[in-house]
Amino acid sequence: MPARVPRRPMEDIDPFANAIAPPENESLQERELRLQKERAARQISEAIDAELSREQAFEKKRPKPVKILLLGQSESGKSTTLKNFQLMYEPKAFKAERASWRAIIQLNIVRSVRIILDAISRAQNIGGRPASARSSVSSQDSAFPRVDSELVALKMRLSSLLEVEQQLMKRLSVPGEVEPTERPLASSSRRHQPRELAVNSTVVWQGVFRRTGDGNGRESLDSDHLVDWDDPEDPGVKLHACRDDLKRLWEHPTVQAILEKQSIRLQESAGFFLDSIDAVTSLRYIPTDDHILRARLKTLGVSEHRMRLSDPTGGMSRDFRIFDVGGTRSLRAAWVSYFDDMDAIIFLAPISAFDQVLTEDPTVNRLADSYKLWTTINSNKLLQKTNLILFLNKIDIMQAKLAAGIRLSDFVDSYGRRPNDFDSASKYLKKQFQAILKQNSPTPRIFYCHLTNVIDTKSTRYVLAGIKDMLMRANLQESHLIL
Ligand SMILES: Nc1nc2c(ncn2[C@@H]2O[C@H](COP(=O)(O)OP(=O)(O)OP(=O)(O)O)[C@@H](O)[C@H]2O)c(=O)[nH]1
Ligand SMILES: [Mg+2]
Repeated sequence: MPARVPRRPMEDIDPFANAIAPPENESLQERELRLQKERAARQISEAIDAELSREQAFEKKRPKPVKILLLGQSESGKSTTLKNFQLMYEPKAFKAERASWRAIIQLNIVRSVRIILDAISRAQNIGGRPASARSSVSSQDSAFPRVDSELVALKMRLSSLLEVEQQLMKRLSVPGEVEPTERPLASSSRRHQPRELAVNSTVVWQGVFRRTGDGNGRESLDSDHLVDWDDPEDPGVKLHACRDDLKRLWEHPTVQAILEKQSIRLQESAGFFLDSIDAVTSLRYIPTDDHILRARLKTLGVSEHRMRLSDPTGGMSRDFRIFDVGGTRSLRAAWVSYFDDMDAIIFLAPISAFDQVLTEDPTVNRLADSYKLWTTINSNKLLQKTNLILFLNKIDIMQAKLAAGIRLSDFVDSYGRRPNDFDSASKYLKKQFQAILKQNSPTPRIFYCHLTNVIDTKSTRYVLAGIKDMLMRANLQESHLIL
């Protein structure tokens, strides 16, 4: 009869010891077998531990990823700059997102239509009042453009497009991902701004329109296969049916007069596609790179994008992490938690906004807000060693505004009697931002500044490649890989 191994008394009181204790009445032979198995398991576990320590040591030796944070007020062009990075360094992923951007562009177009229809309604209200009542509202109302029956009929027909807006908003607004509350449109500047779609993370909303797989277990990258053309809820069909009315509305002289009278400059606003109605409303429309860069989708949270970029000689490559944040005032508190570990901040100041106010606070001029934000970033101690790169952005709109006679000195007193041309204005603004850096930086630092139009891929490509090379070189030096 095989000998029995006695149990230790601890096992009766400690549940864990109990669970791993040898079976009761274990024979010597069974015991030997169990110990052999335990030795083998221990060897495997030790091998795993050794592999983990080797990997950790390797990770420590590897250069740290290069981290870039995009900052600036809402609509300054942060997400558009990120799109340029993606277009340059992750073209395949960028292409795969076309179906999702198609829906955003459709939404952008319908939003512009809504702004026009609202403006016509206001014109109708004023026009419908007796002359005496009108003069009490504004002395200029007598010259208010008259809305004729053709325009009324056009407005009626296009009102049906607002359903498309609802439908798209509902579909793209993933629960928990959208702005929680819609504030009342109290101020005059918000009066012309219907609710904007905003998202927290790019991953979720893009999934809504992505058509996955081609039956072979991989995603097709052929643009035409990215969209589900048989989707009964696809707004493309309705937009296509309305294309002539859309064109008539946008080209209508009375509409142009109404917009001018109400100081609504749609061409300069985010997500403007009314000059591309034929393309956007065509059946089987797939957005071009240019359209994707012009599409407007407000960012709510912070999103991190990883990409691997190679150095100019093609030899080395580095991991890059780019962080895109929401720029609306209420979202800025979240920025600071990303400050301690950044290699560079690209700060975007949309200089064309010198005659505009913040959507979230119409008492604040947008240029003044950019100055203030830039001052805060410059003086922050956590960012002492971070490269600060300034983009004086939206120069295309700035050029158009100055050429149209909008005077910088009417909004920036200190500009005085300087010429109202782009060259003088941009040089002046650049100096202002440089002076802020000099006055507020805790330690002297280089002033990196670019005049940008980030919806122009060609010029932006050049600027971003320069930034990438500079940061990569700094990263290599820090890692002692070059001297
Ligand atoms: N014309 C012109 N449009 C631009 C430029 N840069 C950005 N835009 C447009 O301006 C709009 C706003 O840009 P976004 O990149 O979404 O702005 P953002 O800074 O990410 O804004 P938030 O997410 O609200 O913080 C988009 O429709 C862009 O296409 C530019 O240089 N010129
Ligand atoms: Mg954004």
